[in-house]
Amino acid sequence: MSGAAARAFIQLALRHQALGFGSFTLKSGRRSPYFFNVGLLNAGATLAELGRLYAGRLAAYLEESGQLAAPEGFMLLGLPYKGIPLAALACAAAAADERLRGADISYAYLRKEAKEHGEGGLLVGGEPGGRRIIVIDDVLTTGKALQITLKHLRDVWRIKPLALLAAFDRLERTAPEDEDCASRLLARREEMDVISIATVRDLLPELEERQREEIERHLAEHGPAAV
Ligand SMILES: O=P(O)(O)OC[C@H]1O[C@H](OP(=O)(O)OP(=O)(O)O)[C@H](O)[C@@H]1O
Ligand SMILES: O=C(O)c1cc(=O)[nH]c(=O)[nH]1
Repeated sequence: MSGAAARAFIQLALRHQALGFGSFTLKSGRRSPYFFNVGLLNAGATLAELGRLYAGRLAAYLEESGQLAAPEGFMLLGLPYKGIPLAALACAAAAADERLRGADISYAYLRKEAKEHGEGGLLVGGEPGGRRIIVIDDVLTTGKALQITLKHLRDVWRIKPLALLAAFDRLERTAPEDEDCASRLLARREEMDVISIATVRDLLPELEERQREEIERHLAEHGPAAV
């Protein structure tokens, strides 16, 4: 991603205290001296900026990988829960992005439990129908949520997504014995692209010394060998 977009995302998150510092327990049970809370990016103009950042990252990725004109189109699949509004936001912003003008992009999500009335079933939004699937989420830590989604997609649709696009990659390992962070390891193991708007590497230069040192200590324990 361009350094400018990563910086814009970090500035947006810092401005709205969506990057908080203290002591937090993560989904994995891991303790962390910082936390990205995308729910604090909730005002209309802030969401519009976040949507543009997702769409810009998507456009850069599709351009670099030569897929902008893929005739089968794309589906942005929101990962429950926070990924769901983000996928809709990114999809709407993609419609206004110059580079994505010719691309056919829809959004969807899968319910955690099948609905028994009305339209019924698990899917809300467009049918995958051969589209290239890009999973959308807010943050990647150990990659467990992504792994569960990959299994679910194999079971429900017998498909593998093209990519995961998260706003923020914390560059942490899934397990202590892993040789690399979850995003790079999963990309290799699952043969998919795992990309983000920004990583913890983009955050570090923006911090005061004490916060930076605490995160560096956290990364020395949970991150890859070199950040
Ligand atoms: O890479 P991981 O270690 O799996 O952690 C990252 C996941 O954790 C959070 O989900 P969570 O289920 O906590 O929240 P949500 O249901 O509010 O999205 C976050 O939204 C990611 O999906
Ligand atoms: O790993 C997590 O659970 C996690 C980390 C983070 O920074 N933000 C979040 O919402 N979840």
